[in-house]
Amino acid sequence: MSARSRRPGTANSQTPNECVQVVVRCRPISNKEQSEGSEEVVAVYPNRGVVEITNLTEANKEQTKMFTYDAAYDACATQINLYNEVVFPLVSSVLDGFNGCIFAYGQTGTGKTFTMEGVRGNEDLKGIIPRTFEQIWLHINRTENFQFLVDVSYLEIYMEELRDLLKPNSKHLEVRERGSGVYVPNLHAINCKSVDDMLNVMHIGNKNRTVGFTNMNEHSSRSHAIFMIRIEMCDIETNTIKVGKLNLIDLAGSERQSKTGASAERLKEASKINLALSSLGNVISALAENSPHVPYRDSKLTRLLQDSLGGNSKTIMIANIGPSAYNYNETLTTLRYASRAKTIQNKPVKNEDPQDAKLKEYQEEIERLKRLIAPKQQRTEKISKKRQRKPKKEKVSNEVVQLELEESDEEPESDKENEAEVAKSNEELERERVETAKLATKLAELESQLVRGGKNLLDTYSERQLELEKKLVEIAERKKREIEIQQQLELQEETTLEIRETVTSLEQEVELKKRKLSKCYAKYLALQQELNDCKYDHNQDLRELEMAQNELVKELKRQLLIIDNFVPVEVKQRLYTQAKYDEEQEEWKFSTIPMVGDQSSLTKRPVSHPQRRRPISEYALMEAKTNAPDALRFKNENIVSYELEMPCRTTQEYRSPKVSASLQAVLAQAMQTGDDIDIVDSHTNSIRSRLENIINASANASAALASVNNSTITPNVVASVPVAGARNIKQGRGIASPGSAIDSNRRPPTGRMGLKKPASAYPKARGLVNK
Ligand SMILES: Nc1ncnc2c1ncn2[C@@H]1O[C@H](COP(=O)(O)OP(=O)(O)OP(=O)(O)O)[C@@H](O)[C@H]1O
Repeated sequence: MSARSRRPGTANSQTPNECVQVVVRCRPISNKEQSEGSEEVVAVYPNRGVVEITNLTEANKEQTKMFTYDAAYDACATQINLYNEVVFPLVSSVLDGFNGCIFAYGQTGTGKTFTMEGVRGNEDLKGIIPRTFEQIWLHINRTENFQFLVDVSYLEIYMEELRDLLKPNSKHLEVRERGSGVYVPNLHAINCKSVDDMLNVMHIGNKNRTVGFTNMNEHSSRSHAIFMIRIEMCDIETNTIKVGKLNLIDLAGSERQSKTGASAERLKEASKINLALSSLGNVISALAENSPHVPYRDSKLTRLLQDSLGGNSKTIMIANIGPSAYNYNETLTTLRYASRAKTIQNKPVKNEDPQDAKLKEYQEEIERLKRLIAPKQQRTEKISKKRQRKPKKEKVSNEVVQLELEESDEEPESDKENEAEVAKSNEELERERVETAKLATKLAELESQLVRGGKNLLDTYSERQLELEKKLVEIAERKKREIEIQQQLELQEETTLEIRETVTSLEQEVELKKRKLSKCYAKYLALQQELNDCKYDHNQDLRELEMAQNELVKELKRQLLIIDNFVPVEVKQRLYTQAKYDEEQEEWKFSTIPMVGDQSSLTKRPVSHPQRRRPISEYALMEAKTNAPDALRFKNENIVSYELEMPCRTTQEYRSPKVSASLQAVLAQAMQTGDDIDIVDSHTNSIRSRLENIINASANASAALASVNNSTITPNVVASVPVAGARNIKQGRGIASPGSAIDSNRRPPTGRMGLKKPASAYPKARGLVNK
């Protein structure tokens, strides 16, 4: 509300822009609607200025729509409340010299005429127009030292034609524009001097208004009716003039042919009504959107409302609606237009000392007439006074003539002449009398048109009534302020709610971010741990690699040492050239020696002499001649074919334990029979006897063996030899050939089983010695 322009109410010559005041009034559900079982879809909240409309048919759409206005009135609202709260301040402004406009807008049958005119003869149901008359005349009667001139006109726009409702047979009317605003030339205006005068004019006009029957309204207005009141006010003391103009408009209702059942003439009327209303809607939209072009010229109605919408006027729009679900769409359209109209800004300016003020003209004319009449009246009065003093007619006339002649400074010539003169002057006197009477009537007429304020105050209202009225206005003002405060409060609540929502969402965001943060921190810790682990692993790997590298370097050095010391230079060269590193398999490879049939390679390689040996070193030749065991290598040309020398030995030769012959025999026996044997040292005799038995048995068995040729023995003997404690000896760590257990001269198997035994002797010639 604060952001919007000032609402109308208080009059001020320096008035800033003002928004059109929009009021919604919802009528009660009609008997017809009730009997048809139509539901109520409109909810009005007068203390908040809110109207809600619910769509019962479309389930998927947003169910309830809410609109906020300057004021909202439900079915219970009384005519007087609406007037006091909404219209009274505007009429006060008009009485202060502003232009005002009140128009009722809405679908047919929603109560526009009821609101504007009310019910005739019912004091409580009087509408805005008659109440306005009362307010105006109450004001005039109260205002002292002021002269008022009140004129009213009444016209209708029927089928896009202007009609004078006070002079139905008048010629064609047009809307014109001039500096002070739009006007209708030749429109008949009736001067009013009281409420009754105005009421009479209204009733005369209403009689001439076009009304017809439709399915929606028994007395449907088929035209837009505009009741114009012009009040000119003159301050007698300062002689300043103000003019207030008030337009009270009862628009025809928008209607649907399907609902009104209009046909023929009614249908034509309806199309014109709808056309004018749609152009009014366009004007409202254009003004609401601050469009550079406002289509006022689209219809007579919008042209006449030009000052009221976006011009020099204080305006109230009363949007009339019905509560029935049957008219949901029309009601929604009205509410939307009303909502848009709220944003229209007007520029009301007080009409002070206007050029076209009739009151000034009248005052001047009265003055002129007064000036004319005054001397004549004086003369006639004088003569009549003198005539009254003379009893006889002739004498009187003679005397009068004499007096007149005296006054005119003319000298009497003769009696006859005198008589003629007297007759003439009598005629002139009579003429003058008539003229004066005429002027006096005119003056009286003019004076009667001007109403002097502050005359009939006590006749009209008692002191208590005035007090009551004041209180009513005060209450209305307070209610208005209450609505404004309520709306401001709601606005603030909304803002608070929004802020709260934002705060809640921010809190939620913070909470969410906190959770995310803690998650991220946990992740960070885990990653840090992982990183540390990785670092540790990496360092470990690095160390291992370093160690491996050191080993490899060592090995390389060793091998290079070997190569340097043991491989002839040319061979070394050849090896170097032949050796290629295979990237894929990551190993060194020797390029294959070209085969005999490989001609391409043969051409490249130098051909050796078939009979001749390859040249070798002198030392090699010398060594080859000796028979020393380590000179063998020089006897063969190709050193590559030699096995590599094994590293020096770090273990000792296995020496089998000394076993007595008898034990050996026992073991052999056991091997053959597969029996377990027990050897107990403490019982030497029994062992001995048993051994003897075994030896005998062995002898027998050898004999038997000899007889059984090729018989395979699969020994599976576990000998428990209690010599060095109880120990099981498993045979040969695998399957051994017979007799392997007793082959004590052989070296025990090692990890290098596949390798050939290294040469026991080292080439001392190169400086290598046994460790
Ligand atoms: N607030 C109200 N309280 C009681 N009755 C109402 C109210 N408003 C309207 N009505 C009744 O509704 C009927 C239609 O009202 P009215 O003729 O004023 O409608 P309208 O909008 O002027 O229609 P149209 O546009 O066709 O002229 C009338 O009988 C009137 O008495």
